[in-house]
Amino acid sequence: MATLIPAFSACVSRMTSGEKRLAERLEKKLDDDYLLWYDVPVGPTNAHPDFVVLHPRRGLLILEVKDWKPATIAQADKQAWVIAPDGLPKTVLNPLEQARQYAHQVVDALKRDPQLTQPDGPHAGNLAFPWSYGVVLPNITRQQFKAAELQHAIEPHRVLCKDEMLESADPEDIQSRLWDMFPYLMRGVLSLPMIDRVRWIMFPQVRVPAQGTLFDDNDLDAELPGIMRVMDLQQEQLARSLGDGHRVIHGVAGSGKTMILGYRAEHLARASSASSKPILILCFNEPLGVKLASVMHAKGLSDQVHVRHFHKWCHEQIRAFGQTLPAQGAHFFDDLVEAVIRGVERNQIPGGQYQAVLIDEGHDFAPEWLKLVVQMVDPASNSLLVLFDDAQSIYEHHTARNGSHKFSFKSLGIQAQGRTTILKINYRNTQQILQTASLVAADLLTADDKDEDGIPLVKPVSCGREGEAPLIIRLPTLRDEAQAIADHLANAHKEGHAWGDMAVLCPDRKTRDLCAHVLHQRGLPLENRVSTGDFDPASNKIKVMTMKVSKGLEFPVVALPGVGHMPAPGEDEKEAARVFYVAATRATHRLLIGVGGEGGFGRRLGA
Ligand SMILES: Nc1ncnc2c1ncn2[C@@H]1O[C@H](COP(=O)(O)OP(=O)(O)OP(=O)(O)O)[C@@H](O)[C@H]1O
Repeated sequence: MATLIPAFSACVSRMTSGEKRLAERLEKKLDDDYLLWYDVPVGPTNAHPDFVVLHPRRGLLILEVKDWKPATIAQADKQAWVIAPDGLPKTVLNPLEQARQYAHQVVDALKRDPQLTQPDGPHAGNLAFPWSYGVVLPNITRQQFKAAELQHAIEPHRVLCKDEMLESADPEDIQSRLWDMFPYLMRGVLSLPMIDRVRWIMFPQVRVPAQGTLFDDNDLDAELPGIMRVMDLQQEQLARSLGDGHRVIHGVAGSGKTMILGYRAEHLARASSASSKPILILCFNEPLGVKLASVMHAKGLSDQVHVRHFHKWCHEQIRAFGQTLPAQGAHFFDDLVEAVIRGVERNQIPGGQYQAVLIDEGHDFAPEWLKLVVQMVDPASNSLLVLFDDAQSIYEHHTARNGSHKFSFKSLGIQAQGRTTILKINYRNTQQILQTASLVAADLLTADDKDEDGIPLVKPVSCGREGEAPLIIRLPTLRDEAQAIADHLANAHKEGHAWGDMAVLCPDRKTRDLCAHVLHQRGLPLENRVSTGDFDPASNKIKVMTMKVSKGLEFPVVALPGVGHMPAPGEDEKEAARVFYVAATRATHRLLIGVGGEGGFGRRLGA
């Protein structure tokens, strides 16, 4: 069975009946190593061929599908066809010519990559693998094709006819029909890295952005990068299949959840009209909210996409709809949320305010928050996306305490059943960093209990990227640790890391302030994130913050002081392990861990 992108269920509603039949046949009758894309924008000009078929040994094929019946075609030559689908004749481009033009656009773009072309010989500069194009006529049999003398307009071997794509067709016959569309002499095999490069060039939307942005700019003249990072096929299929309705994505740390959320928000925003309701991205953590907002701003989408951390959003709702703000005090935030919930119940705050709501870090949302937010989705689109990773749930209000969240999505109005996808591959961390993070968090990650919605706790699978082993330091005092971290970061800067690429993530405020103080004394540029508004993702300064608020962020160089004091006396060990896991998995390249002290985590880390 081939992989169809988007998933059949996500695109069937916009297919013609002929396209639908072809998609079903190709998906079923082609082998597992075939990739099929239906109607996705392709190449530098965003062309929209009906189908793209890719196979490692067979190559690349672009197909145009025309649902015309024999009687629809009034006249046909190599360039133009006169068709009368509803009685009124009109002239259109020969569908084979249309497919040929799409194919040439794609091939011209692919040929710019020396890793995809023949290096020498008589075909130097040509693509190093076969490519072709063809036409599918799901309502015209081969006999009708001949009777209408269409072979004068389209070479017969470039067409798949109605009677050649029946449900009863032999898979080999369909496959050989497709490969007959290729010129005889084309050879060459696509390796997996080459397939990634083909996808990077053909589908700009699936490029994995450089750090700090959600997506690369589409600069057509820019040099092609040596390494082309693209979404994996599961991520791409998921991203492209998100449609109306509720979706839950359950993914391990660093599995691309936020990236997919960015894709979705951008896709929705670009498809919006001036009169559309806005799109809301919610997260719990304030610095992540700031970062996501800056990304949407950089894309020019701030007007359509509102990014808020949950309590800020609540605050705005209270103000916007003339509700009374609760009194400041220890329960302010709980009271604030309560006030919004009551406002909605009394219809003083309207539901359905957004065409879509996308929730990052859903695991940090209390059940009643989720219930509230679900009501903010416009019923007309019913578009809700919730991203979830239970291993990272670290905030008090969450009901999860023993490895799984205890509420069911259903009870909150979230239709997750059959609409949940699990992402297991961690792309953010090197194998060494992930392994170290797991040394402490292993217990909570191996829990395999499923909850009511059938979602298991998932153990991350490393993407296999190698790096330095984390550096574990044991020094007598926290101040010594902070000094050593300052040395290490100063060295990392000398080696070329920008200050803004570094973070010091601390178990508590005291350690945070101590580290900020020591870095300051050493004259290193830093930003101590004490409270809301202090985090500026764009500033070129070392980010000093607590481990908890680092959730969702990532940095090439991360130092974790005070791990030797974790868990703190009286602190729940599992809870602390989750916090450590979140912090350690923020590092993309280098991790430094201070384990001086008597806490249990130092021992687990082998110090
Ligand atoms: N297919 C991929 N290939 C290469 N890098 C990837 C891929 N998918 C994601 N990444 C990178 O992995 C990192 C983590 O992605 P992202 O922040 O979206 O993960 P997440 O699931 O939201 O993580 P967390 O829950 O830990 O915050 C990012 O730097 C992203 O660019």
